[in-house]
Amino acid sequence: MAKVLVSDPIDQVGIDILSQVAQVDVKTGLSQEELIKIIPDYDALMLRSGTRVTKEIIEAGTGLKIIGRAGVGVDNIDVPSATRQGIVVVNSPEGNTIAAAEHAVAMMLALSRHIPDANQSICQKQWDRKRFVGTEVYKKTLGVVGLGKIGSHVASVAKAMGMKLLAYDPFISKERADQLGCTLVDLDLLFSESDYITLHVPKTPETTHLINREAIAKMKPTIRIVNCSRGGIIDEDALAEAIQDGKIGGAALDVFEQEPLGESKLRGLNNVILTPHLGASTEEAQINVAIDVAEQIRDVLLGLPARSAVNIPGLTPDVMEKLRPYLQLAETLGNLVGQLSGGRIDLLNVSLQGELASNDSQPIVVAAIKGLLSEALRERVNYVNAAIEAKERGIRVVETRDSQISDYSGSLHLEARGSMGQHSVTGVLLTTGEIRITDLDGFPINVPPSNHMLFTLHRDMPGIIGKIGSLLGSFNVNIASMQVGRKIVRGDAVMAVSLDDPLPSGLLSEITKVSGIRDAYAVKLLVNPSK
Ligand SMILES: NC(=O)C1=CN([C@@H]2O[C@H](COP(=O)(O)OP(=O)(O)OC[C@H]3O[C@@H](n4cnc5c(N)ncnc54)[C@H](O)[C@@H]3O)[C@@H](O)[C@H]2O)C=CC1
Ligand SMILES: O=C(O)CCC(=O)C(=O)O
Repeated sequence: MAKVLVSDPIDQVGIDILSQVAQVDVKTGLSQEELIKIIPDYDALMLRSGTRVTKEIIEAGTGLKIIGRAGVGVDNIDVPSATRQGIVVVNSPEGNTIAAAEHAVAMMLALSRHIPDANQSICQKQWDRKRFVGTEVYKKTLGVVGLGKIGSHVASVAKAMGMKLLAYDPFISKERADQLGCTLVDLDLLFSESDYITLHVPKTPETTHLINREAIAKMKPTIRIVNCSRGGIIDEDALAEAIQDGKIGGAALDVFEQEPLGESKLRGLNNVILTPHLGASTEEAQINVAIDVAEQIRDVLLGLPARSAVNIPGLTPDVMEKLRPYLQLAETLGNLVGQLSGGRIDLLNVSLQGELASNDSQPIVVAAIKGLLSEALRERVNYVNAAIEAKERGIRVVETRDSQISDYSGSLHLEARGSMGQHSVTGVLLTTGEIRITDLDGFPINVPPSNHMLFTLHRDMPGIIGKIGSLLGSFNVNIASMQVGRKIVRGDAVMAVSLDDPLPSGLLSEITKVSGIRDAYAVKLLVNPSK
């Protein structure tokens, strides 16, 4: 039975889903060393923001197939290392959107009305109404940085409260901003015009310290800044300094450069509200993300695709479902051309022809690479790491599309160059979904792939087929089907033989000794490759 490690507290509903297919161990608060020690036993790891999944942990996790982040941000996971190791990383892109957006709005209102300080004062038996005169958000300008899922919801709520909305997001269209009632502006204008700024961006090199001394210098002295996105987007030293010097009105932070927050100048400052990364901490969000991620882990452990994999670009379940037969075609042909061309392949041409050319080519190319490398890497290559593995092995992948070519409605043509020379194969899908190999090195054939195959390049002359048949028979190898393809009579030809049994060692060299045989290749194909 598969084993799943849950290293942060997640809702029981997630554990119940995982338990349908795996032994689930919940071990929270583990140190890096402890995790490294136990991770080799597990097939899957599920976490929230409390676990940092480093390169060392990933490298120790030799059995890991999937890492599930019960939340949005995957910045606590070394995704490139996971990708290199072929581990799918999934998240829950929408499960906590509302929770995080509502927390940001709550922070903005709490800042405006001094709610935490007023609460503290009354708990200390004071009744101070003058000290806590607030400001209304109505008709004030809110600058939303990052108009994605959370930023959009904050914008909608703020709109309903009568706020004017500015937004900065270089990847959002004007139409989308218009729909939300936001005016798209550049950052400088957003900084100088806003009464409130709320941050909803991922942490990237561009967003790190987006709010720094220079940015603060452009803002109104009454500005209130809310950060419920990621620590490090605000330069905390610059912020603390600005608050102390009265250069800004206040700040509310849910996320920090270091978590848990250690020594910090921000603690205890007036007009500063700090919460311990609570954005996603609602009952509803925790149920949503636990279900979302546990279902994906369950599916991947069952060999099904994940719906929100962050490191399989382009392979959403919809695409996967639509392209599945073509992915199998690409994988089979990749596997075949890889074996014909030998090791040390340095070039793979992938050509999508006819109707196939109108499809998204990326998943098909990835499937072809996976097939090509599976001879060398076996189960270590998958849709996650195939492209990286090819790059690291110096395989140049060239992709072309031509909707004009193809005798069939759509065909896939692969050509590879390796230590055994350059070879090409073409294949099609029949309306029944079956695969046919329709061309080998330019010779027309029409054979279904099978687990054990023999291909020869030979002179088209009488008796040669009989000799190959006898040789196979003398080694007790049964022929399932045989096809010959040639361009001209008595010129060169290819033979494709499907065998019921693997070719015994030594037989291939006997075949190459037959007069008229130029080359012979024994090929093993996974007829129904998956994953
Ligand atoms: N405090 C908490 O507990 C939670 C925090 N988060 C964090 O909130 C942030 C936003 O999450 P979502 O809205 O779900 O993500 P999203 O991906 O839907 O939106 C992010 C937006 O930021 C924009 N963006 C990217 N780079 C930018 C840049 N340089 N300048 C301006 N905009 C840029 C993108 O175009 C996108 O529209 C993430 O960092 C996420 O990790 C999410 C959930 C809970
Ligand atoms: O797991 C959590 O509570 C943190 C949520 C979060 O930051 C995210 O989803 O990006």
